[in-house]
Amino acid sequence: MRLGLRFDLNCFKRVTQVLQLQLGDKKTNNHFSSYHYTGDKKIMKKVIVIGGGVAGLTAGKHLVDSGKFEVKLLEGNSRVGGRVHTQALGDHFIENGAQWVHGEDGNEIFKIANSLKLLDTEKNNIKFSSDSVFVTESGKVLDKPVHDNVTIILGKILDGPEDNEVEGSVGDWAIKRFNEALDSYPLEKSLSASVLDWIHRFEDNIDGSDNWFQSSLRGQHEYEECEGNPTIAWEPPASYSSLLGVILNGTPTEAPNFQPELPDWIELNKEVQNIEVLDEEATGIRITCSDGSQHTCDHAICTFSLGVLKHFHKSLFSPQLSDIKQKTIENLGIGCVNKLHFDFKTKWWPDSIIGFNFLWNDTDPVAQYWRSDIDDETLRKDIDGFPLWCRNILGFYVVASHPTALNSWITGPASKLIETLTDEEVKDIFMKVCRKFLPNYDIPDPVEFCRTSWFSNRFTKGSYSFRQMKSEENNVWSSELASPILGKNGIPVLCFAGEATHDHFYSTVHGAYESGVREATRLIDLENATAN
Ligand SMILES: Cc1cc2nc3c(=O)[nH]c(=O)nc-3n(C[C@H](O)[C@H](O)[C@H](O)COP(=O)(O)OP(=O)(O)OC[C@H]3O[C@@H](n4cnc5c(N)ncnc54)[C@H](O)[C@@H]3O)c2cc1C
Repeated sequence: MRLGLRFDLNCFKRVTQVLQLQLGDKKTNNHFSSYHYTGDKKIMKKVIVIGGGVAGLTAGKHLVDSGKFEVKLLEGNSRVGGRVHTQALGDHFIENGAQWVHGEDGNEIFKIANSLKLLDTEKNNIKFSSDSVFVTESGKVLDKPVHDNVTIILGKILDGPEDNEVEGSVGDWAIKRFNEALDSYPLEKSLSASVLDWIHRFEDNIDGSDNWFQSSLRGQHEYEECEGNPTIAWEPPASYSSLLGVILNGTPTEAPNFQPELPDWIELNKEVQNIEVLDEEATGIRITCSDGSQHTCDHAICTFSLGVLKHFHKSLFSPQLSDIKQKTIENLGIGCVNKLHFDFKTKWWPDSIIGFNFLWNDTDPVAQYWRSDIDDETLRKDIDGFPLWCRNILGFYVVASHPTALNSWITGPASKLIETLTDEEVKDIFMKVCRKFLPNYDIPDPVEFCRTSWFSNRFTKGSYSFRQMKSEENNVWSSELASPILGKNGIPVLCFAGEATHDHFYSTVHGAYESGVREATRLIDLENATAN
């Protein structure tokens, strides 16, 4: 609540500043009347939104609905949705990207989806981590008292630090908290190393970091949880992609394409290569796409992922972004969380199981798979018949939307490495690991397999953003990424939205949504002010 208020006030403050600048300019410069005039005809200002993920679709739709702008959205891919990507698998579907609605109070996505009864709020109260069983390399399931101790310890880490503890990395703090918790909830020594290793992997999946020493505790503390169930699934046939249609035309998107009907202001396969902020002689923006087409506008809203910005910002923007913006892009973090889905002819796991968490033996000293500087050769090194990178596999989990599928998660350098392997290689090794941990089940080969490659995907170059220790050391945060580039006249010409620009809901769909609203509102308010 309190943070929500702060967000609104900041927005208001920014708009006021812009208005002051603009009114000052207005006395001397005629460029900034709210409309161009051709005789009696009022011509609306043009806004181009770049990227058709949740942030871009939301911004575009708000601008169109305001009736004040001529809007175009350029999406590089052949589909909209970005990191919201539902896909058919056999007779059902799976989510390649966003899966859950995280929380209820203050979550705009919950509000929208719940009002249309698209969510499974009744039965899916799964706690992804603690309701799954923990299994060791020898196939032993942890006994209930031990399991309970593990989940209590895990809960203490997931609760996060107190306000006065937020210094250093997530890893340093979590290890300290883990060791303190062991005093009251003891675990046998070798098991405790395996459990700590699993919690490390789990935390990296939540954060999207390579390892938890990379992740800033202060940055993580600034992330705000919405009260309520943190892992709400969509109720089939609704899926995360239903949201795309709801945003664009109020109607949930459906199978089999999971793509909404697109209005004519959205163009697909328009990969933006360069965004040029024109000088004062010709105020505005010129955008060049890879097909050679050029598009000019008065304002643009960029919704590139942080990964795309990291890889391409030098060639994307002319002139180059300011030093502070570049420093922010380079020092905020985005990792590589990949999901793999295995569809079996029939379900071979009991109804009571919602997932298997894999606990590797000898995690110390061999388990260095998470080191950011580890090379591929080391990651491929054989340890007891398995490449080292396997140790980064979190486990196998049931999929709410698919009765015969399991998914698996992997992050960090291992996750990037497997993107370079063939589907067959990856599937075989994951299945071999699964059979090793679950020797008591007769596990058939999957009939279908699919997996994500969020890092090699040139439209994402990563999964979701996090706050690195480097962000903290350089004191660069999302507010810097979110700040618009002003034209010579002080008007915002190039705006930035997307999950990574949100100061407390970063890495989420609701954060992306709010950032789209924020940037559309910035331009609408500006237009209203200049029109009056
Ligand atoms: C594996 C995974 C699991 C996740 N789980 C959850 C979850 O459970 N709950 C949750 O809330 N969030 C989750 N997220 C995060 C969530 O999906 C994102 O935060 C959100 O979808 C980001 O939306 P966005 O609009 O900011 O960015 P994007 O979705 O990345 O949109 C950017 C758009 O820009 C386009 N683009 C990129 N480059 C160009 C170019 N040069 N020219 C034109 N267009 C371009 C892209 O194709 C894309 O459509 C998950 C993400 C991943 C990857």
